Amino acid sequence: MEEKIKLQIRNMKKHYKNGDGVENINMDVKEGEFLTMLGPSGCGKSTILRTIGGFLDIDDGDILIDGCSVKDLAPENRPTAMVFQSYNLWPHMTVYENLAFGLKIKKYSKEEISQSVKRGLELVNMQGFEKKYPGQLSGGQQQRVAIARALLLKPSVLLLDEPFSALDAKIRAQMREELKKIQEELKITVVFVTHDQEEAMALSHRIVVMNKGVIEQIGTPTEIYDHPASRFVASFIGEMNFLPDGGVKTLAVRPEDVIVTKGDVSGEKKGYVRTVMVLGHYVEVNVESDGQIIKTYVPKGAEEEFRPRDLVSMKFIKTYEYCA
Ligand SMILES: Nc1ncnc2c1ncn2[C@@H]1O[C@H](COP(=O)(O)OP(=O)(O)OP(=O)(O)O)[C@@H](O)[C@H]1O
Repeated sequence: MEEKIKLQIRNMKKHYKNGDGVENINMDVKEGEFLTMLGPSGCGKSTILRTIGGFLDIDDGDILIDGCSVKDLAPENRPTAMVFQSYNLWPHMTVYENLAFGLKIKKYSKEEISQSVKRGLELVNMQGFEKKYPGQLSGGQQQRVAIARALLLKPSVLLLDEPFSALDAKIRAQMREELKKIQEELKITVVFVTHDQEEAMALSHRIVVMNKGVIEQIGTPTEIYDHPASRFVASFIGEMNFLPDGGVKTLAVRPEDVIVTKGDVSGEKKGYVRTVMVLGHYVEVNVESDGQIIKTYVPKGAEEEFRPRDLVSMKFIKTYEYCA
């Protein structure tokens, strides 16, 4: 299948007056792709999203949608719609009015507006809430309406800035699933921002990992997990043990890539069991070796086999190397 590029960011730079910001930003987002920008607080994710939406001017480079530069267009003239972290519904308008507002501006007929609002509310499972005011809705419901409102504008690219971060864990997981379903159904291009790696892994076709204003790696969740391109990505995504060798290199190994055997197996790294914790379907065994704790995961049942202070041997089945 021919893959069309929907959004391109080329050598983009945006610095605030204090010198903070992002630079060397290059990325392509394919049509129908769910792309997530992931990174710790302050790494520049929201800055990039705002430059795409037109809420921030860029210092250098270009932003193209469907091959056309949008960098000089005002937000309302860009084919994008943005949903923010905090619910940005108009409090004095009902749900219906909130959804209808943008369509009225676009000069839709009354009948078209009514049909669109109905469809929008169906998409986010909020039928029957037309007459409510935002203040009468829960956080999750308000965010559903905000997503519906953005979708009704039929944006070429939907921009979502940590839309679920104010919600509790259970609602958050539910909203994630709903968003994924909507994205697949509408095949809409989405750029999503989060600092939550689990959320990024669950939702995305590809993830852009950011650190301190630059992109560290772009790849599918599997690529990023299996082949972290830098020490930062290796430490930020999943669990990783770093074992400095005293030189310029650091060896790294994921807990699930360590095979732990009781006793002294020749040629393997030795250590002593410090703690054994049953974590549902697997067991975390922390082993002290050369003054360092190595976290390992072993299958359930192993808690019977390993006791604190036991001598064990460790075989690393997959390792990574980074600069120290
Ligand atoms: N209006 C501003 N003026 C000056 N500096 C800013 C401004 N907005 C953001 N910054 C700084 O730019 C950097 C990137 O901020 P940005 O909000 O893009 O990060 P983020 O990754 O989205 O973080 P968070 O997850 O906390 O929102 C940070 O160091 C931040 O302090």
